[in-house]
Amino acid sequence: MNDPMILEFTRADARRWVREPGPSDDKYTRGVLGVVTGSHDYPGAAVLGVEAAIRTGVGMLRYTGPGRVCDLVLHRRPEVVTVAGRVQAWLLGSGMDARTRTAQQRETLVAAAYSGVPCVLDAGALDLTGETSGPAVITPHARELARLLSSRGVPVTEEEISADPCSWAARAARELQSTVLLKGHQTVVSDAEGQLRVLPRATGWLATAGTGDVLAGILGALCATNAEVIVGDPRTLASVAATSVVIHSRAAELASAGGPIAALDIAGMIGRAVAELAAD
Ligand SMILES: NC(=O)C1=CN([C@@H]2O[C@H](COP(=O)(O)OP(=O)(O)OC[C@H]3O[C@@H](n4cnc5c(N)ncnc54)[C@H](OP(=O)(O)O)[C@@H]3O)[C@@H](O)[C@H]2O)[C@@H](O)CC1
Ligand SMILES: Nc1ncnc2c1ncn2[C@@H]1O[C@H](COP(=O)(O)OP(=O)(O)O)[C@@H](O)[C@H]1O
Repeated sequence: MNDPMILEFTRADARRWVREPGPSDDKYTRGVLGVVTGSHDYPGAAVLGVEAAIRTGVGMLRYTGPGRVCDLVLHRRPEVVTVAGRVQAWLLGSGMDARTRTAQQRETLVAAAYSGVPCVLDAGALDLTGETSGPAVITPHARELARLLSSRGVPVTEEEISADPCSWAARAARELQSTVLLKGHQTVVSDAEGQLRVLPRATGWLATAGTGDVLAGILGALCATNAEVIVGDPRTLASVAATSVVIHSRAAELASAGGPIAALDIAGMIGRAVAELAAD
């Protein structure tokens, strides 16, 4: 495979995507994130993503999901709104399974994906890659990307992707015409033209269940608060995605302090990680 072009991505680049509210802002001008995540099998993923998005900073969050999951989300975060309405970005698919999704769940996901606003496609919504009308970023790990590419006529294994994440992220982005955030011990982001941002390695303690759901929540929030710029220039989505990785890594470092972490603890440190970036 050809060597992909690697662009530098600094903290100063990440700082650009942290939007601090000003005197003329209200909850709607800041950006509303719509979230369709979680299932009876994986309710926790919805709680983690919602918590992370709120900690990253949004004007409001609208959540749609099964009744029990909705109850758990509201129990943790009563500020969440569960009535349908306008949103500036969507976070779709964490804690869902494309193979066991109901037809109605698919319809809800497809309607969101075709709404024209920026979309984050995670886990059980990755099969909608290419079925979006606005800018989209996909957030697979190596196994999910292998599955997705193989289903689109590019046979590849998880092991091959893990051995060369840069080349595969760039190739996937070009083939799928989407921004790709490929998660792993070395996370990389590619824009649809195959230009890469390689992020500094994060703590290995991140290798624990639910940390990807937290990352998706951070990215969803950044998409909602930067929606206008992203829609105006979809290429900026790669920088927004790289920023979510910077915030996620720093929050994990703060939560870990050199020891084990639980995913929800990372979400608890996001506010501090964002404040540090804003102070730069
Ligand atoms: N709290 C929540 O709600 C959480 C919810 N989550 C949600 O879960 C969903 C699925 O995400 P995922 O990444 O697990 O999916 P996927 O790529 O299909 O991997 C399955 C592969 O793993 C393997 N495998 C299983 N056990 C193994 C073992 N002991 N040792 C070794 N291998 C083992 C298994 O292999 P097998 O057992 O079949 O041989 C199969 O190949 C997704 O919606 C996500 O958001 C998660 O974020 C976690 C927290
Ligand atoms: N060995 C590792 N070192 C550093 N970060 C890791 C490592 N393994 C996984 N991660 C990070 O942890 C997160 C795991 O996400 P994911 O695979 O989606 O898990 P889950 O589905 O359980 O949330 C990603 O952000 C990934 O980059």
